[in-house]
Amino acid sequence: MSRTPGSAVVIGGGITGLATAALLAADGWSVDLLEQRDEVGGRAGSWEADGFRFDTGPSWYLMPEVFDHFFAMLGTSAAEQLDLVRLDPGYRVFFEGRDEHLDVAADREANVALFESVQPGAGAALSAYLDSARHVYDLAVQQFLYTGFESTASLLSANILRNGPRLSGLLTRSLESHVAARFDDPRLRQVLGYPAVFLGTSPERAPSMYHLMSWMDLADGVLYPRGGFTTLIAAIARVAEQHGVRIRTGCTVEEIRTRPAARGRAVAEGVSYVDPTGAWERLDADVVVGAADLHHLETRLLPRALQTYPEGWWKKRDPGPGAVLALLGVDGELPELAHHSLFFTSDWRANFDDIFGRTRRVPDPASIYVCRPSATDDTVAPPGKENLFVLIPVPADPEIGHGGRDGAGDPAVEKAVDAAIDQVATWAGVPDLASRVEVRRTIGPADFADDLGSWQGGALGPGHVLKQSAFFRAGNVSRKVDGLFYAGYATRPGIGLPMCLISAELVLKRLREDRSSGPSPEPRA
Ligand SMILES: Cc1cc2nc3c(=O)[nH]c(=O)nc-3n(C[C@H](O)[C@H](O)[C@H](O)COP(=O)(O)OP(=O)(O)OC[C@H]3O[C@@H](n4cnc5c(N)ncnc54)[C@H](O)[C@@H]3O)c2cc1C
Repeated sequence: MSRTPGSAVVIGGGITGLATAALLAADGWSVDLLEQRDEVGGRAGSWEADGFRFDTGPSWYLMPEVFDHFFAMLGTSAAEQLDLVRLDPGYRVFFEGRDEHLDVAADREANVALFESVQPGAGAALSAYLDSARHVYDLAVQQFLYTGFESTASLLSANILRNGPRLSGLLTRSLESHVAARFDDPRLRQVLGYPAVFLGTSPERAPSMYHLMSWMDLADGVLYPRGGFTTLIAAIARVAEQHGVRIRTGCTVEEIRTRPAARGRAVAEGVSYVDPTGAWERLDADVVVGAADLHHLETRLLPRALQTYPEGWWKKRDPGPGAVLALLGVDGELPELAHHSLFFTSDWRANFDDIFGRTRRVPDPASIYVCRPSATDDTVAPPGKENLFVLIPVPADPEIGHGGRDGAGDPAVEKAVDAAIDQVATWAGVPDLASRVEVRRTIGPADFADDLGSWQGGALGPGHVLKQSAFFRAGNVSRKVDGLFYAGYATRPGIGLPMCLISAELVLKRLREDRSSGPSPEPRA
């Protein structure tokens, strides 16, 4: 029987908190959302300076059907809320020591031809690879992503049993060896291994199940919401408010309030928070949804006896990667770069070991990512100038430091950014790039820790190695406090905007006592 809608308070106004608040409100709940910062968006933030407007986090709009489904659940559509553009090329890849780059196209057939042109026979191999990716992707959507694994039935469905032997092979083999068994050319191997980074890990550490990711970038195509990812956040906030959500920014939750229940358990009663004037306030609610960093929620806002995931649990977890980011306003145009450009070092195993291995340090040279949204969108930079977002994956370690304006960040952060600018200048053939930078802001792992409460300053959250995936990942419900739910990147199903939208729906399904394994039925338009 589903729970009768009452009052709910959501902690955190990133995409997850906004999405959960919207879904609950549309289902009849009276919802307050508390966000500690002055604006919503969290990691999907926005920053403006001197006529440039930067997205500070996500830049790849993948799995469009997840967004479509989410908006349909709220009686609207992605098409109605966003101006989505298909990117072609989807992205450009530069390889260390090679003059020519690869442009990955917007459609499958062009990419099959591209692979064939790099390595004879690789076109057919890619076709088979993508068929398999599509099959596993569909299986994941129907059986694994939209379930909190409350019932064993979801794991014992005819569909899963039929695919059992194949799935167990895909779980025990690494993505790296899965790719290496099918493709020889190191560049193609890198293109197929890179999606592991979206999952917060490396091809060597990700199970080959995640080859499904290649369906997204090589066949389904890469979209971009014109106006930037801030328009996605604004759309979800708008729809949430239309459904009655009260969004309060500048409100930091300090405690999840509970009352005792039988057998050492407790029942959620609401939260205590500090409002923008610095005053302590209480908000009562039947249900509390934690949509902030899970480590923060569990270890800071609850007493030890009520923690499902205490410090000891986190000690055995991998925090995923950290990131050094640079937001650069550049004078003149940069046709050398596509909307998305990737720069892969030859020895990227060494890169991944620097980030995830035993002796962690900032990789040098690093494999980096550069987004140039001004290639597609004239609202993000003044005429004749370019907007660059540079992402350098580093270990999740706040000791690497904070960023700052105009080179004023901590030395390790600024050094990594200087090296990345030099790398883009050399590899892409823009020798005067550094001298053309007129706006520069950097962000380091310590900023993720301080501004977002991120565990170990991680950028993405616990990576999708096998023991942090599916039912091994933190669940969406407290095992100690009735009425306390969790959503977001550290919980099921995982990292990335589409996964965060699904985690919001998992909370809704829990409240509805819906144990089905697939997406919820969409209300009729
Ligand atoms: C650099 C970068 C690039 C990325 N690129 C992509 C991409 O291209 N595509 C993609 O799909 N995904 C991408 N991701 C991942 C994606 O951005 C995240 O998975 C997603 O935005 C996480 O959303 P969230 O709401 O769960 O968490 P957050 O965005 O971190 O939101 C949590 C919110 O909780 C608030 N909060 C914390 N503590 C409290 C408290 N005590 N009281 C009140 N509020 C609190 C925080 O201020 C924050 O606003 C990227 C992430 C990063 C960092």
